[in-house]
Amino acid sequence: MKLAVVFHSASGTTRQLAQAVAAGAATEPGADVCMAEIVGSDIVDGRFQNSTLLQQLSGADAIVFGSPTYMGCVSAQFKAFADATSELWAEQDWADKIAAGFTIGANLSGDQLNTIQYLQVLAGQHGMLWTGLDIPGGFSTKLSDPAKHNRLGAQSGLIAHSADGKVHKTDLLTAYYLGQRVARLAAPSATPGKRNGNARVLCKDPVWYAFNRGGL
Ligand SMILES: Cc1cc2nc3c(=O)[nH]c(=O)nc-3n(C[C@H](O)[C@H](O)[C@H](O)COP(=O)(O)O)c2cc1C
Repeated sequence: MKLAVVFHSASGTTRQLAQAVAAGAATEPGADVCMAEIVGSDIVDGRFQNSTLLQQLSGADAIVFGSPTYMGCVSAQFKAFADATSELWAEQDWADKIAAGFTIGANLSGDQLNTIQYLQVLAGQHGMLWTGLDIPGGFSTKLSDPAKHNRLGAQSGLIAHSADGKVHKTDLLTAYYLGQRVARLAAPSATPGKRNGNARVLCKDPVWYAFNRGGL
C-alpha cells in the first residue's frame, strides 16, 4: 500500500506535521510512504509544473494533503498544485483513493476549518474517500488518552496551532495518529466500518515518537 503526504510549508511548521503524518503511516505493515513537498520552483508563471510529483501521487493508494492556513484558506502554492490536478480530475484518476488533510495557523480560531473544508472539497472533486479523526477532542468517555490527542477538537481533519513557530507536541502526536489511521484504512486488509488489527492505539505519553503500542 502506497501513501503520499503532499504539502506546502514556508516556515516549517506544516512540514513537521507532514513528517509526523508520514511517520505514523509508516507504522502500518507493508506501507510505502512518501513525502511530496510543493516548493516555489515547482511554480512557473503562476502554474504548478511538477508533473513528476503528480505522477507520484497518481501511484498512491492514499493521499494526505497539508497546507498552512493563509488568509483563511490554503496557501497560494498549495492552490497552484491543486489547480494543476485538474487534468487528473477530468479522468477521475484519483477516484477511490483515501484522502485526509491537515493545516496549521497562528491564531487559535484563525479560520483553519475553512482550509480543511477546502481540502475535503478538493478530495471530493477527485472522487476520493475522505477520512477525518475519530477522536472527539477531550470528550471521549471510552478512550484512555492521557496525551489528549486532537486538543483543538476538529474532526474533519487535523487542525494545529502555533503562535511562535514551534509545533505543539500534541498536534504532532495527533498528526502521527492521523497518518496511522489513513494507512490502516488504505491497507488491503481493511474492512469498511470495522477496525482491524492493532487499530486505534493512542500514545499514552505526549512525547514525540514515543509511540506506545499498549495504548488502549
Ligand atoms: C500570508 C500569510 C497568511 C496567514 N493567514 C493566516 C490565517 O488566516 N489564519 C491563521 O491562523 N494563521 C495565518 N497565518 C499564519 C500561518 O498559518 C502560520 O504561521 C503557519 O504555522 C505557517 O505554516 P508553515 O510554517 O508551514 O509555513 C498566515 C501566515 C501568512 C504568511
